[in-house]
Amino acid sequence: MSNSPSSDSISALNPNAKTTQVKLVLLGEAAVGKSSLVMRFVNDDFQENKEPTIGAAFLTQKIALEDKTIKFEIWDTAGQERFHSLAPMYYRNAQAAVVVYDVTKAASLDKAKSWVKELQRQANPNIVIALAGNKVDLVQPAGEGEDESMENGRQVPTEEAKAYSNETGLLFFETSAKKGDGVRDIFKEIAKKIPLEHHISNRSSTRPGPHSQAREINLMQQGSPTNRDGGSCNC
Ligand SMILES: Nc1nc2c(ncn2[C@@H]2O[C@H](COP(=O)(O)OP(=O)(O)OP(=O)(O)O)[C@@H](O)[C@H]2O)c(=O)[nH]1
Repeated sequence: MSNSPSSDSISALNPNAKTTQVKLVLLGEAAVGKSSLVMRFVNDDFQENKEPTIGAAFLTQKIALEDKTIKFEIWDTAGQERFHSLAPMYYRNAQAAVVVYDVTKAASLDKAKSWVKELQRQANPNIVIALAGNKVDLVQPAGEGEDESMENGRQVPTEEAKAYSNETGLLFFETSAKKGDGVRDIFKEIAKKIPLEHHISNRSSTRPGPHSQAREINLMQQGSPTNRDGGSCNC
């Protein structure tokens, strides 16, 4: 995967704005669309039938706000259960997390809730968490005058997930990585919530190496957190 930033983020960058590096982790059940959301945000691209992530992938992308530029250092984790125990390496020291579920799969919201609990127990206490209900493009809208329960394909009502997010202090979005709906909003709203005191433009990066803007970390084969080039992962 290449890592050319999407055009609006680059053209809007203010050279005088302070750059803040933010470590962000994506968590959620397998196949809910974590990698697809990242691919949409970083490359404005979508792939049908994407291969599952093995271990984790690392990508970066900048987003410009009026007064600051946020450089996201994104750890896209593998959702398969066999990788669960590796997650703390990725959410440790993370300033932000996007926990993803699939609006057409009720069980994926339960899994998302268990990730939120784990983050609230074990991650940085100031972590900004966003909940993203993905694959809204698969939902057929209800007919005129019908309520949301008549939507075809939806298993998680928007109001249920929104109420849970409000109770739990999460940002909430419904997204389609396929169409692009809501994807930039997640990162933009997270960027707004990152306090300025996190300004760390000269701080060493959390990424695994100088040329590693987009790479997959295969922990199963290496036995320890290393990247494909064999460099250490300081995640
Ligand atoms: N229709 C639709 N399909 C999607 C969307 N997002 C992802 N997909 C598809 O869902 C499948 C899984 O997507 P991934 O992005 O690999 O999911 P993941 O959560 O990263 O999966 P793991 O790597 O196994 O954890 C792929 O076939 C994607 O093309 C979406 O918004 N809409």
